[in-house]
Amino acid sequence: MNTFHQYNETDPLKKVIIGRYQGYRAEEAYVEIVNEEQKKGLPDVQELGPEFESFKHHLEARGVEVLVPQYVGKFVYDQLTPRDIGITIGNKFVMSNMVNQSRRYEAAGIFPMINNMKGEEPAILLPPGNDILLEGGDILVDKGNIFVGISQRTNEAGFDFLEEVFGDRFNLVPVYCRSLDEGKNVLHLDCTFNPVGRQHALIYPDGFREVPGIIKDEYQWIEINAEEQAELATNVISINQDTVISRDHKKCQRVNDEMKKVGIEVIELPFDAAPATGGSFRCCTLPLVRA
Ligand SMILES: NC(=O)NCCC[C@H](N)C(=O)O
Repeated sequence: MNTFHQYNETDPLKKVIIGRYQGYRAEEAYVEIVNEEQKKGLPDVQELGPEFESFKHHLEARGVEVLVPQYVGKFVYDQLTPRDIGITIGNKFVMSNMVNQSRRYEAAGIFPMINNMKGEEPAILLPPGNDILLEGGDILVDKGNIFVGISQRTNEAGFDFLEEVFGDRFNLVPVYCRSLDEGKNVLHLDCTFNPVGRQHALIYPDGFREVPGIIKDEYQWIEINAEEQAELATNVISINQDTVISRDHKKCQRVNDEMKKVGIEVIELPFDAAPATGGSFRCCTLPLVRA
């Protein structure tokens, strides 16, 4: 399990980095408010610990190898959402070029783990130039496609870079997310779209400027409403095609029930603190191996 491997969002999760809560907001002087959710207030470390420990326990109980980033230092106040630091695509790993200054050194916390992995050389790719912006929460690899959210955090240059590197092996699909100016708070693509099960996808169609044809054709939709989207109901993590971990939260209940109706086992865990910073289970994980 030492080779980067990810071809589908719902393939069995074998090795994953999850968020680090220890050291969160250790020094207030370095806190940067980076999204709309955080303007409403930030959670306590006391709330984070039990939720992340329980999450880790449930992943390990299902046979997933779980890694936690090293502590970078007090100037990186938030290491809760490793998803955005990079993305495993096929047998390669793409480092992100992140928008927010306070997130840019998060890579240091996962680098020893990434560097320890094998892959198709060059296995670790760095986007060239500062104009290319991309974050892992905007990128979904599934069924031969790479869906790339053009969002608050990823731009068209980020899409072009991925197309150049992977266009010979994958079908690259740009997905234009509605912006704050258009009245929608879609931080990343995974806040509005996420494949689950064999052929289903959780989707908040109003989060898109236009839903790409392939998302209409290839997936059976479980639609999310605005209130559910605000609680990050799409942002579940698949352990495999039959199992997801989702929030035990009243605004996620209907969506969890819909997934159960189509035969997906839903492990519902209390998880309120990380979502108050803008990220739920998908954001709090960075898969290295799904096989
Ligand atoms: N994929 C995601 O939507 N990640 C959530 C990121 C939350 C983090 N605090 C951020 O705003 O960058």
